[in-house]
Amino acid sequence: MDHAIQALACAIFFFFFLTGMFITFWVFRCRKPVSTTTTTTTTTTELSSITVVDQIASFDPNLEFSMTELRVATKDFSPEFIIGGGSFGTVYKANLSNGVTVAIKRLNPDAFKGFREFWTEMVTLGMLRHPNVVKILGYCMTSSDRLLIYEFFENGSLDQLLHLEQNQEAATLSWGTRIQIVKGVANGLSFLHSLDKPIAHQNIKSRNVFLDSDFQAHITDFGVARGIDNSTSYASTQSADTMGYCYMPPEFMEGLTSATLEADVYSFGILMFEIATGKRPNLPSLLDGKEVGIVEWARIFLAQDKYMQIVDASILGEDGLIVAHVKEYLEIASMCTSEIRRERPTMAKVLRLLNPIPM
Ligand SMILES: Nc1ncnc2c1ncn2[C@@H]1O[C@H](COP(=O)(O)OP(=O)(O)OP(=O)(O)O)[C@@H](O)[C@H]1O
Repeated sequence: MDHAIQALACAIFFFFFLTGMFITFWVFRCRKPVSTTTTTTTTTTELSSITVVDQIASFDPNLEFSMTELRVATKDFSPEFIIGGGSFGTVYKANLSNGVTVAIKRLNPDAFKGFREFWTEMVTLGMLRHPNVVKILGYCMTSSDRLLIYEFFENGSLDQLLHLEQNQEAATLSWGTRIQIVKGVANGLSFLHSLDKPIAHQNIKSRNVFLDSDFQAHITDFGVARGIDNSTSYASTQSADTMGYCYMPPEFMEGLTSATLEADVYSFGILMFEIATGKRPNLPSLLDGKEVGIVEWARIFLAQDKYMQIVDASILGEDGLIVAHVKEYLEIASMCTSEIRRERPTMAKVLRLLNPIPM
């Protein structure tokens, strides 16, 4: 056998092994047959050079759905049900027949990268349950489609709420709500980082934080998440290339590409600055005629004790906005964005530091 055939055989074996392990895990976890209707059709399909057997599964024992139902609920994925799109596909909002509203991510069928994201998201997220981590309800894989089904969040992404388009009516997030969101993300990340095999999310940004009807934060998008080897404190797999540039720690720009928990802490610090200032971290700020990044910009004001000058002008003057709390908040963000990786606090410590700041 030449190398190509051996590689293909390995890929097929690995695929079925993973699928078997995954389904077995869920069957045992739920202690009753998961509503996993694994429909094995006689047709198999070549998808991204790996053979795929049609299947559909629900990770929630109380929620069953079929491909037909998803098609009916979205009028065969009609554009009127589209609520967004990302680099890996299109997102639809669908009301299922049992009254549950879900978000369906339909992955672009042509991208091989999308196939890897699909599995990583499904395998990682399918096993996690935490109030600040998005719940994946199931998946669907057919010859032509790969769908991920999530709980639906009424208030969309944090990015959409923080950075309203010019023609949108301002529905400003109060300082208290911003603190609640920051604590929620910190709680979710701290959970991921403290697992027996810690998970580095690797893509923390405001677009990957969703808000439910109570403005509770839910971390999404685990497509590039990596398990961290406790003995080395980083993942051997490279993944830095997918991280949003402006959320990326300096060590990644200097060549390190392994996933680390400290990189998540840095991205979280940038997110904290973004939430407090309302500034897009990818847009430089002008300071004395010079363009500077969000961290440098904030640090200059911090060094002069001008805390309130950093805060989003739309919430200045709010009753709950107290200088001492703003100072504490910005100091935590500053610690998280330390240039030196080892000096950044753990997410568990961040959570402890955030605790005294009232919502
Ligand atoms: N579970 C959900 N509930 C409500 N809206 C959602 C949900 N999932 C996605 N959306 C909407 O779809 C948009 C696109 O989401 P998606 O996660 O695919 O892309 P993205 O994260 O914005 O981009 P990328 O994947 O390229 O980083 C979101 O901004 C949001 O408006």
